[in-house]
Amino acid sequence: MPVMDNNEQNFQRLRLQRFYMAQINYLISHSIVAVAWFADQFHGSGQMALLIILAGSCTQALFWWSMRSGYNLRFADPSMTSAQIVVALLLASWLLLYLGDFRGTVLLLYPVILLFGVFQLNRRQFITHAILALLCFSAVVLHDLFRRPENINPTLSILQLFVLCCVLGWLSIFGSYIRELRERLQRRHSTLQAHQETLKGMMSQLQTLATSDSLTGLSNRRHFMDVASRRLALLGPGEKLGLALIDLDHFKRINDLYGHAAGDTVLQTFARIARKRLRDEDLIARFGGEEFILLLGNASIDSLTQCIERLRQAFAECHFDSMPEGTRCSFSAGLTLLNPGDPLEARINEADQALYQAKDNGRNCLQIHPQAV
Ligand SMILES: Nc1nc2c(ncn2[C@@H]2O[C@H](COP(=O)(O)OP(=O)(O)OP(=O)(O)O)[C@@H](O)[C@H]2O)c(=O)[nH]1
Repeated sequence: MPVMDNNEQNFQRLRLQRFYMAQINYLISHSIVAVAWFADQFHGSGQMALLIILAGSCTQALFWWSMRSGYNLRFADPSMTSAQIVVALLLASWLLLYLGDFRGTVLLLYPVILLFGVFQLNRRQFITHAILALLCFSAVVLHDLFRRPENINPTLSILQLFVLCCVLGWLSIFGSYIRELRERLQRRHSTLQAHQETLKGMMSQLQTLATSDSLTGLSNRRHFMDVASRRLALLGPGEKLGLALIDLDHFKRINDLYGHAAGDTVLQTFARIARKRLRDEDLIARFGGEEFILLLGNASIDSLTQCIERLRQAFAECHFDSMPEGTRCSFSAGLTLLNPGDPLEARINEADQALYQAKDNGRNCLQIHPQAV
């Protein structure tokens, strides 16, 4: 069985469904053989009746195997619509050969068989199959005319041929109209899907723009406040979140001495380091200017201190190409903890107070707010 992607598997399922639907046609044909036989309307031998049923069953078994094994995927049209219609037309004509007066009613089989091509065959193919049906029936009539002239009413046969010609002609027009309609719907569906994809892309771009900081790629202040409020509301009894406000030291001086672009690189470098050192459940955001805010999941004051200390050391070791060799950057941080039910804004203010204290203490250090100790 060839490897099929999801799409191909869905198509294969559809093809099989359509094939099973077509089997109803064969059930009808075989019932007709049986009814004609018992009603003494079948002009062949019993073996011939069985042979027709057997031929129908064998060809269908072959189509079924081909679809189940995936062999049909080797063909230009894996639904094998054309082949299935041709086989059905030949079998139906073979059956008609042995039906006398009963034949006119059973002619209905031709349009029913052709109906299966409505979704697959284009106008030219549809007309070709309709012509084949007419030729098959003409062959049946001619066969009777030469072999069993006593059995045939030529006027009736010509009338039957005429009616069949009209019905199949109309079916060809109707069938190709349905196919066109289907193609138009498919095109509209594809366009809609493309629009949907574009919209999805734009939505995700908008989402990124609304929640992140364009310079550093970190979350922005609004997104931080949303997430922190939600995480605080979900905090279970005894659980704590760590909160740290981080401010780069003498950042104005970096801008003034080495330019705004150098300052931007320092901000981006800090963001990269922070992202690398933090766990997925932690959240770091740019709070504004050269200020960052960190939310540490499931934290104690010890784990929060260790985390910020590791970050401080990593940042202190960074080199910047845009600044003279040996120039080092640092930050100061104010730390506190969030307990269930705490007001977020008030705790951020506390972290801010601790940050001021750290700046007062000479910068490049961290300060824990007394409330968290
Ligand atoms: N390059 C760059 N600079 C920024 C950005 N946002 C804010 N700044 C600058 O950051 C500087 C912040 O300076 P201050 O608030 O005086 O703080 P500081 O110089 O870091 O001093 P301390 O915080 O006391 O150590 C200002 O000069 C701002 O213009 C930015 O996106 N890029």
